[in-house]
Amino acid sequence: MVDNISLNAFDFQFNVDKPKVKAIVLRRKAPLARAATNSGPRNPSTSSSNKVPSTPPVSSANSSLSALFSSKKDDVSHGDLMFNVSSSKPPAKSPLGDDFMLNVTTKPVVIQKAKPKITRAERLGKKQRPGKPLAKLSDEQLTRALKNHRKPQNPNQMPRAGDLFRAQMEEERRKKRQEEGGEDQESNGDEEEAEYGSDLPAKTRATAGKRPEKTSVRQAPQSGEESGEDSAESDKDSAESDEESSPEAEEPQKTVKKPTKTPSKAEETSGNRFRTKKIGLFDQSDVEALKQLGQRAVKPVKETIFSGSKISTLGLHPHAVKNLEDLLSIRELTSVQQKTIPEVLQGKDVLVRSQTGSGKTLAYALPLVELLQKQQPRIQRKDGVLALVIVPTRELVMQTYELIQKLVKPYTWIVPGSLLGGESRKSEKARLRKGINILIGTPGRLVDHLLHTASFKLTKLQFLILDEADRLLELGYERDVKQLVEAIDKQRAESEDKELPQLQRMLLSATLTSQVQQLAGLTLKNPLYIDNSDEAASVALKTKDGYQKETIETLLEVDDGLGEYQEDVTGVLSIPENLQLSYVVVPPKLRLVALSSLLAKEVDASPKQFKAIVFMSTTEMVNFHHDMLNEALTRRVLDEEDEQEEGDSEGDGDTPLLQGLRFFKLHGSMTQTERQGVFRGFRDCPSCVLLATDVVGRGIDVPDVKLVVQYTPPQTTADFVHRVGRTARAGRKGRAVLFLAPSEAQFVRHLEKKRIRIQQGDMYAYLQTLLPKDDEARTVQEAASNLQHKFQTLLEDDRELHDKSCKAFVSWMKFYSTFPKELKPIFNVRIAHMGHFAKSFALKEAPSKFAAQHAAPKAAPPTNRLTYTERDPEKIQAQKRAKRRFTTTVTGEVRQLQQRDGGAPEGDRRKPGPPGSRGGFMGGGVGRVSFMKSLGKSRALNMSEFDSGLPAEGPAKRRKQA
Ligand SMILES: Nc1ncnc2c1ncn2[C@@H]1O[C@H](COP(=O)(O)OP(=O)(O)OP(=O)(O)O)[C@@H](O)[C@H]1O
Repeated sequence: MVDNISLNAFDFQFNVDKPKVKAIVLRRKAPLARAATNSGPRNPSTSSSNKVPSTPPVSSANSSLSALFSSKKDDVSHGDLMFNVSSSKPPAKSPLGDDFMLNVTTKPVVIQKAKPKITRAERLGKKQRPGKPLAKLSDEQLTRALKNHRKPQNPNQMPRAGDLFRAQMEEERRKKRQEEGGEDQESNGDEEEAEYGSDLPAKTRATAGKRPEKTSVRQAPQSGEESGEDSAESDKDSAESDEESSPEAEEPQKTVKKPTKTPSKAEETSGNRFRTKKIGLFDQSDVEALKQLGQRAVKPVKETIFSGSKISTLGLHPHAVKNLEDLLSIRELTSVQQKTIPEVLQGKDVLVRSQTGSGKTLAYALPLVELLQKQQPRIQRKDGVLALVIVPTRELVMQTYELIQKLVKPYTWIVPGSLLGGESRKSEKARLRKGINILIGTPGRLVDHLLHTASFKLTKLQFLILDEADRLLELGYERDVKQLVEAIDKQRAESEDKELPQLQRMLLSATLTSQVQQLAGLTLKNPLYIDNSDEAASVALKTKDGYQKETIETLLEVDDGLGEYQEDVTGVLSIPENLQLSYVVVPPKLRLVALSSLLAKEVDASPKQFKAIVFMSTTEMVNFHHDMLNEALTRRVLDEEDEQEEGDSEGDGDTPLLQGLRFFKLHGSMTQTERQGVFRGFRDCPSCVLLATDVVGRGIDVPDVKLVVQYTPPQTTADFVHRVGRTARAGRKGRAVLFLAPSEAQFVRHLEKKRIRIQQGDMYAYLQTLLPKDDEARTVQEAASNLQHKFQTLLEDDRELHDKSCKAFVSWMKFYSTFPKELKPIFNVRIAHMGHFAKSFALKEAPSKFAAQHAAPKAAPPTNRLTYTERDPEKIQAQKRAKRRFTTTVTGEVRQLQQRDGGAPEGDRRKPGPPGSRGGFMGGGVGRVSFMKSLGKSRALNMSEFDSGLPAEGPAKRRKQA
């Protein structure tokens, strides 16, 4: 505002701290003649021409002021003018009416602020949580890190005898060439390439890095030396430096403008093709890592799938045979069915091992239904549970229930039922009360009803089936299974009915572990072991009645020469013949890009029908990758200009790499309704990818799955076999790819020792898919970098996604530190370059920057039941005393898990370090070991898998008599 106006002197003082004068307009409404005599204050533009413009001019504040000072003082009496200095008010009228009217327009002083950066999330109208800006390393820190960092030596990468021999041969050949007088450089190069190329996959050798026809090129960034960098450093030199231009960075552009020299073969293969390591994702050590590991002679265990016998040969009821034909289109028996069904029909306990997808479910379900439908008098609903099928996951409950529903279709008096969640305990109780004859459930839920539902009686049980038996004996399930078995035995022993039918038990799995002995001892009486492999050795051990219990023990104790791996005795492992197994060695930094390009390659090959499962180790990983891949690969990215013209700019933005592909996610922390929806959605969609934990690792049967990707390695060989077995089922074809970091490549040898034959795949073959889809890249490496850059930018812009990524990374680190002893030398957290792995989560910061913040141990899963023995009045007293020592009502097992999880009971959890606390191996300070310790330990699988899924029903609550 005008601060001080002295009208006598016509002095104006504008306080420049407050408003700024935007314009001073002097209007004169008096006739021309008068204006001329008065020669009143004039705008400079008017004074120069001596004319009053018809439209009052607007001049700049400064020039108007000077005009005003000079003119007003001389000519105008102080009563003549009235000033309007408001920026908003309309011009005031002079009391003289026709004389002068001075209108000073002002505008408020705006402190010039930098335009706030609009994040992508904001642009897209998403909510974004406020958060701390990402910390960046100072130059000094970077230099120090670079200087101090020593890459730990990986014992797995120590040169092997073969490598040394090859190197020696090369050296000798080179000397010989020199002695012979030297050939020209070109031929030398070619020869070297042949040598070197023999170590690389064929497709890798064929990779031509350049795309000469391109003229518009993204500048390749300058990276500096990569080896020994830490993650922050590696980030600096990678994608984000695309945007910074430096003299060096311009160099690649120059080379493009020139007619591009076609690289010689030698250049392509002998390391020069990796010159683009400047991009930041590729370095020389990768070349070494990607060398062919070679394949050892492995004779896989063979297994015949189909027997060639008709279903009708089994002597089943004709309705059953017709029903199978009509509903399942099944006419021929698989070998395992042919071997198992007659034995079960004779009432024997069986223990069945047969490869994945070989039809084990029908092998027990068909005779079970047959025996039940035959019973006279007919069984009734009120007879209660006559057959109990225990499976490890809720998806498997759903699947098995659907199959059994089909099988009992001709026999309307047999009632199947499942306990799988998604409904209240009350309605489940009501269904149990009404009567279920064949009941399918997970151990947790069944035990819950055993303890809380009086009408759930197992006295009349005739069949007990444990599908995925080895899994059911693992930590988390074993205790519940034992409780169920205990309860069955107890109820039967206490029953007044002394003519109870014998209880027949069946255990099935594609993998048998040494633990199965205990399980067999626990639940089976003189079991018949049916092994479906064609192994001569196994055949020799079989009697005409199959294997007996002693034989099983002998089989399991067979020394297969695994030496140090003896602990992981998995017995016979067989992989379906039509399943093509491969592994691909991917440097940690490239994992996410490699996964994306693999999926892109597969979708390109069959865009309409592509179904895949990608296994990851933790729920957090699944959550993060689901969001990231969806966002980055399936949605069109709009930049600001696109958005402005969004309405009519169809197709202007980047075309997503996997446009139209649907990603599903499935893990144990989702609600039952979500899980059911996803499982059905995945089964029904023609083209989609399921990102999942091991919750779908076993038993799940989705026949048209073409590809299984193990993005994180399995922790046991059995898990490997089950995961890959989600494809190539019942004689169909399928493929499975295992991702391994260079330091993990020895896992292949471990698999070979288990007689699993696996071929090496070529990462470059995947990455090549990116090039034609990236208009800005000239080389595969640039295309890969651009994609990585896209991931990182998305993460930078979206705080929520960034948090998810940090959590996912931390959960992965925990998972990585919990490999069993025999695999620890291969999956060694001390060797793994955490900074590089962080990059595969699109993170640019060093792990020490964020890990502690996200490392708080998870709360223990809610427990909602007492143990079966806790119902015993004598034990209740003892338990009560024991419970006083604990704040929660957790059972011993869960307590134990808790301690594994967080190292201390609930109230005494180790606090996470301060947000900015520095981990040692990346950021100085504490060492890698203590950093890892600070993360605590956790199981890779989510504990909710073992939970019944029901809300807690307090131990004090007495069950009602139903
Ligand atoms: N006799 C048969 N002829 C043709 N297909 C069959 C036959 N028996 C079962 N199948 C089909 O084979 C597929 C796999 O069956 P199932 O799920 O029982 O295998 P599994 O051995 O239990 O596998 P996993 O070990 O993975 O649980 C199913 O789609 C099933 O319908």
